Amino acid sequence: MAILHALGIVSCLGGPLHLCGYAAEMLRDEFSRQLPNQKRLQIQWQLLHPESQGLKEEKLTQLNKAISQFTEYWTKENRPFLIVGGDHSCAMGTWGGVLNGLSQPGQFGLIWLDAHMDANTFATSPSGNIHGMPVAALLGRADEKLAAMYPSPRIVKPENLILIGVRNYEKEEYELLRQAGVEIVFADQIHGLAPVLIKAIDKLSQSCQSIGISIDLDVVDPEDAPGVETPAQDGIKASELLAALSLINRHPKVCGLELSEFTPEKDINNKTLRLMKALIEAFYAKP
Ligand SMILES: NC(=[NH2+])NCCC[C@H](N)C(=O)O
Repeated sequence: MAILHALGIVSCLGGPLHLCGYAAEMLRDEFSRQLPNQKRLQIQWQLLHPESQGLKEEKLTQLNKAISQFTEYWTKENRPFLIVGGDHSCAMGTWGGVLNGLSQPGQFGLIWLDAHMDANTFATSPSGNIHGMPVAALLGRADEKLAAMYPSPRIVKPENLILIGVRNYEKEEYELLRQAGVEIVFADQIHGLAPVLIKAIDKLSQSCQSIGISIDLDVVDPEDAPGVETPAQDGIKASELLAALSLINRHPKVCGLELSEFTPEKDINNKTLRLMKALIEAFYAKP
């Protein structure tokens, strides 16, 4: 079994709640409870903690930089990776680092599965929560305060970004994405996630060397994934997301998978925790 490199981000600095930082540790324990004959993946875990001192913005700046150093290294070494947030602001570090590590950063594609657009800036955000902003930073459309938290001079080209599953957003962030020309597949346009995901991969594969997948667990309906910070009704069924990820199992162009926003205090009977584990296996374990 090949080793999967995983990085857990022990932080909820970008979101409104306080426990989403425990996701990676809980997931690691969940995997370690498996009997040897049930093991389908060998995962090497590393955990990143934010600094204990300083302002939230400073801590997030340093944290994103540290995350980016891991993903830059894995990208250069061509090693598939798994990032487990924390809140979704970690995406600035994850994909900023991948861009830093690529010889052709213009040929990087990103698939963003999320109920939200996460394309606010400090100027437009209704909440001020930084987990609602990483897409703006990744597109190079951040304001000064947000840009300072983004660890790369490189950006994702708008034509190489696809948002899937969106159903809750502010008009300002929609305007930002519309002006940039980013493709958005809204939740109510999805009749079967697998074909949508495969179409996205096929489209990006034409112009991209490498593709990342970032999953905010709130893309899934709260019925199946209640343990998230900002749930949104009418989401995708967990079974559909699992089936779609199994279909693109270890796709050669996919460099890494990111899962974010797991919030144990809201989980019900470990539903969301188990779903996270199953999603990782669906994509990374041998079928
Ligand atoms: N990663 C997330 N859960 N983002 C939710 C963002 C919600 C809202 N649009 C905001 O900016 O505050």
